[in-house]
Amino acid sequence: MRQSSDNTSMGEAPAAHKDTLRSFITTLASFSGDLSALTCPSFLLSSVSLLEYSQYWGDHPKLFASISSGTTPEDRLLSCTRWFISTLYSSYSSRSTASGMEKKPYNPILGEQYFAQWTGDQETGDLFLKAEQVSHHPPIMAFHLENKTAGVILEGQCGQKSHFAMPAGINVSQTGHAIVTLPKFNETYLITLPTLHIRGIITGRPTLELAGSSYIISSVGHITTIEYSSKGFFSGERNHFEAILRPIEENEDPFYKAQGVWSKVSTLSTCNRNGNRAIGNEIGKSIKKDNKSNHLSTGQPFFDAQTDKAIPPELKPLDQMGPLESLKLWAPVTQAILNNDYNAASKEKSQIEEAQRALAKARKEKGQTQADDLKLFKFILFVCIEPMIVT
Ligand SMILES: CC(C)CCC[C@@H](C)[C@H]1CC[C@H]2[C@@H]3CC=C4C[C@@H](O)CC[C@]4(C)[C@H]3CC[C@]12C
Repeated sequence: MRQSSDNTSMGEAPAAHKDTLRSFITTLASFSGDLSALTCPSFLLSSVSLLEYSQYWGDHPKLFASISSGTTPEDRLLSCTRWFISTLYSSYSSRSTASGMEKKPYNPILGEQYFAQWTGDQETGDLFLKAEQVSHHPPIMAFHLENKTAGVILEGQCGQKSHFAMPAGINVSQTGHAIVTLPKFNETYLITLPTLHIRGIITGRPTLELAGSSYIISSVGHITTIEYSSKGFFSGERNHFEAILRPIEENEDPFYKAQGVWSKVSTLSTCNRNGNRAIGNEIGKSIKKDNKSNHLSTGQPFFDAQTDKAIPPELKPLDQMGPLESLKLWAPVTQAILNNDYNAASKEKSQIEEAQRALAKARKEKGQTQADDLKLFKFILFVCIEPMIVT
């Protein structure tokens, strides 16, 4: 299914798209690395702002709130890992599941904002999201999610660096990271972001694959190592991951291991921290035989993206939004795209972009940079936190 949809779809790109697609692929080959600067054929244009993608961090509000309900640091890392895995489906699979392909979102303007909220019950509490485009060159967005009742805060920033991959793909590495803070326990969890491969451009149906690894590092000294694979490294299944939760020190045994398909079902095994040496009986030996990782219990459900569906956030009505809020700001462009009037869309878009260039020019003349404050933020992240990441 995975392979055949890739192979057969050459014929699926509508005839009218083929010429634009061909010239798009030519531009891709000389592409600079800044995705926001990429000019796409109109059928690859999406009608949402990239800043709106920050809502995916909050779309499993119960799992987000549950991070602070674990009684031990190990269990809190487990809840944090489960919640993180739950965000992957919407972030990287939902759009192509819904419309068959990935499209290019609007490139947010500096200072663009996005606010959203998930109203919970008394027990879960409400979750609030604030996101802002804090840099335009390079594009960086910052986000803040908070559930006061549960005592869980997520803060972070992210950007993308990309390069052309033969024969006609794009590899996107994500810069930045996210940090979960649990004030009650005085703990933080630093999260790094996976690398993406954009495939299927030749066929006119770009889709995403996750690659490489990402980490969740707790201030207590534990780490989750998540490895992503597609096309059969672990199992032959698309969107596969393997997450190992263990103390950061080398040679320490893991306490949990989760694996499966992040866009579908995954399972959890609890490991015997002292290894099977502690069991020393027939059961221990037989477990050891089929499984190198000293599992005691295997196959408990971990996360199921098909049944545990993403919850869309609540947004203010358009007429109550400020002029810099994504939906309001881009409304004329969105309207034109929805009307299939791509001329009007690009006219509206250039108006917004012209205004941005004028502002940038004015800033330059006054000797201001686009975000002086961002320097401090970056200093904290890259100088103080980045070195803590062990790979
Ligand atoms: C039509 C195609 C070739 C154009 C390129 C589209 C690019 C700009 C799109 C496709 C998929 C997108 C990514 C999908 C998901 C996320 C996770 C989110 O938390 C941050 C943004 C990020 C990382 C997006 C960045 C922009 C992205 C890479």
